[in-house]
Amino acid sequence: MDPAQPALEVDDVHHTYGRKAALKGVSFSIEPGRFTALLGPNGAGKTTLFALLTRLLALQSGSIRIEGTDIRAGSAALAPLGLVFQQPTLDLDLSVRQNLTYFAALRGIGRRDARARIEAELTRLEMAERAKESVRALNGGHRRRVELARALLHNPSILLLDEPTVGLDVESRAKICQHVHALARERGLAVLWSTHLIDEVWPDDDLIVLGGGEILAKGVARDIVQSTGAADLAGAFTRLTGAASATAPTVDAALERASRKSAGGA
Ligand SMILES: Nc1ncnc2c1ncn2[C@@H]1O[C@H](COP(=O)(O)OP(=O)(O)OP(=O)(O)O)[C@@H](O)[C@H]1O
Repeated sequence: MDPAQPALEVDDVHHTYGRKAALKGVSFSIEPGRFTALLGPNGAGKTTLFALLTRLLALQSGSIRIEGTDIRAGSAALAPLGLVFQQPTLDLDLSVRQNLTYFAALRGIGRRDARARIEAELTRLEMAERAKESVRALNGGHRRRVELARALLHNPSILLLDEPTVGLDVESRAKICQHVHALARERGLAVLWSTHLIDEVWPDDDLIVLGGGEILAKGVARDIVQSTGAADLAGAFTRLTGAASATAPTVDAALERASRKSAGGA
């Protein structure tokens, strides 16, 4: 990969569900070695964006390039991605190691190689001693760690996580968040972490603030706070998303109500 090339480039992406505009011309890029937080309130368009990045949804307009390759070129373009979705997808009746071994086989990783990588990732996540336990016996935070280990098995260069801390307690959230920050820093991964929780964003992170399907700010988190004149990120977030929620979502909600009424004949 060309070192000057962004890991992921999103250019003028729009997406609509019927008459509902979920993304309205979104453009940004993320870089190797950087933790990029995609911060937005519920309904901002984060999950829609992730579904487009992973080709779960077809791109309607604009372009997405992964290490320079347009994702419309085919599923091979997604090879550099490691993914953690919002909803857990582990098999509860299999052990931690079985879950990971199964995934490694799907990815075409040989048995011996898989065993070594599984041990390495579980050790890093302080989960090696739980390898034989069934996933059902783990708490939410530990299940998330297993999902993170799984996302890293094929050695991706880009890690996408859609609200990975939903439903976790404060301590588990902090642990996963710290671990992923370290992955960006120490392994040079390009990370895109979506969240609606400001305490998951660190001052040196790259930050994209999304609201009402539009990018309201992007840059280093500390600089965004400064440019809004707020005292901290919480203040900056309120100023930025407060402005958006007073306009676009209100119009969208009215359109949604109108289309529901006409569909129901009311
Ligand atoms: N399948 C769908 N049909 C119609 N509207 C949808 C659909 N999926 C999402 N939306 C709408 O598109 C907008 C963006 O939703 P999206 O789920 O991408 O936001 P989000 O930032 O991920 O929010 P959340 O954190 O609640 O998941 C919202 O207004 C939502 O109601």
